[in-house]
Amino acid sequence: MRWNGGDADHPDSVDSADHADIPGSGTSGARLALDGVGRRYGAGESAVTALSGVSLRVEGAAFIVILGPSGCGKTTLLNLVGALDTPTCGTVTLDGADLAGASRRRRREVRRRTVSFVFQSFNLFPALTAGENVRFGADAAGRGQARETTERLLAEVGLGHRADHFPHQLSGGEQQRVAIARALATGNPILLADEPTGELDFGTGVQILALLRAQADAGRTVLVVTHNREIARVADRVVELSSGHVVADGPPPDGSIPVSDLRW
Ligand SMILES: Nc1ncnc2c1ncn2[C@@H]1O[C@H](COP(=O)(O)OP(=O)(O)OP(=O)(O)O)[C@@H](O)[C@H]1O
Repeated sequence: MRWNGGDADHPDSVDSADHADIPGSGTSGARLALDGVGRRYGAGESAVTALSGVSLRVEGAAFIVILGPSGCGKTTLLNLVGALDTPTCGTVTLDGADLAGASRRRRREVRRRTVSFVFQSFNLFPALTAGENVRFGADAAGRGQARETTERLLAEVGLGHRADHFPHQLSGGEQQRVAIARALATGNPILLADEPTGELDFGTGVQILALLRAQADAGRTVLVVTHNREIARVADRVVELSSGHVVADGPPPDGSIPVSDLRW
């Protein structure tokens, strides 16, 4: 699902023809493939193997939870999918584009057109208002129609009336809703969220999950990292990691429930 089209008047406006080979241009959801992926940090005796032999496929829109205990490699996996990092071995492809062997410039372009990020600690720009934070997402991706997109998305996350407020004037849950709106403003088909409810109380966390779930239902590929097994129950698919290996991949092992039935 595309959130906005081109805008010839926008200075960063991108002609889609220039980006025909960039993943995410004109797709609904994403086609992602990891084959035999490993990631080691450091060398010699102090080397750490964060991921080993990870293979998985994602086709189109879905709400996918990457589940596992602290240190099992969840963030490392998200960084590889998000073209922030490259594997030590194996291949990562996004809509057919090889990320493992890509130059930094190529990965930057893939990030710009394909993925957006939501973090545990919100990571809003403190000196920018909620509206400016959201607009930053639209501008960074060069999607055009930034003002309209910002207004629409802030309203969609229930914060249309707080556009001029700074992050320190918002609650944690409100800040995370702004962060999600900023991610959506990119118009990119993949949304990557690293422990997005980690700093929120239960009720607020449920609101955020409902918002993320709705993005998958609207056609995005949403990957949420968590150590919380209950959260995994609202996913379409759960990829469980243990010590850098995929140990399960399928429907929620403890059974599926709607977001409204969550308890943790
Ligand atoms: N830059 C790095 N240098 C060395 N080791 C690293 C680096 N980044 C991560 N690691 C190690 O790789 C392993 C996996 O880390 P990762 O952050 O991916 O796990 P995680 O499952 O996301 O953990 P958490 O839930 O605590 O955030 C851990 O043992 C970690 O210490």
